[in-house]
Amino acid sequence: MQFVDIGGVTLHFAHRPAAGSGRHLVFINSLGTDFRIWNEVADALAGNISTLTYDKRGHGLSDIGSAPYSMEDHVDDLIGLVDRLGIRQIVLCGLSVGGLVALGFYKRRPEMVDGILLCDTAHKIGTVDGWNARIATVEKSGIDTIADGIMKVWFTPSFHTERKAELAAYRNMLVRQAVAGYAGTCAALRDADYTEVARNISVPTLCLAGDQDGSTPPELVRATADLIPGARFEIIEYAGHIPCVEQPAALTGRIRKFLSELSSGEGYHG
Ligand SMILES: O=C(O)CC1=CCC(=O)O1
Repeated sequence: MQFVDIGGVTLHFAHRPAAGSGRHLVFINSLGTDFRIWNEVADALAGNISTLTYDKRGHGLSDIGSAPYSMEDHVDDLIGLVDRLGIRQIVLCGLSVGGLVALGFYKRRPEMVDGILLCDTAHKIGTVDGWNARIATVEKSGIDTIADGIMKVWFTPSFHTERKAELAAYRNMLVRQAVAGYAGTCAALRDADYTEVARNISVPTLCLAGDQDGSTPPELVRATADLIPGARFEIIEYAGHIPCVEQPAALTGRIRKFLSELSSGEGYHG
């Protein structure tokens, strides 16, 4: 277990350096999850590619800090973490709210970013009213009251029928997040709009969407890709909002291809 204090907030992370790979693939979680969602993907890449996973503040074993948050609070944490670890060259892989953190990181430290994978995310997610309603519900009644609805957007109907034990475990992961951290991140989502950042990205970017994502559906992810100069958009089949859990092999394959195109200088940037 690895922990670090960044500006008074303890962050839980897993740094897996690979010999000869100075470039790091940095995974950034979605709302209501901890970094175990990346385990299968990071395990599959281990040995060849240096990876970093971490729990956003208010999630997993990381501190809650002072909630509610802005998206820049999450960006500050990630900047502090990579600086502390001495990581200089990065490919960002952000899932959902993690995609917004990736865009915020790129805005602040573009010289460190070689490429961006945006997974089931968008330049702007949801509406002010929607996030305020969710904050009010979880603060009044707890995360459990919305958990079954959230599971429907996280995972496909076949995951619900065929992988019941995993479904129960990921529901547990969601409901065991701290309400303050969860609601605090909903506030960050409510207030974040990275449209201009997306328009000004100048590194290869691949946007991926689960074909059955009920939260950031393929049309929204495609609209984000359309904003980013030269970005590519691809669908991951048989996946909801969290392809790293539901289709880890398919996602790993896309990541490997993206990284090898980056290394060979092909990239996607037009
Ligand atoms: O849990 C959800 O509602 C899906 C989601 C939206 C932003 C995020 O990170 O996850």
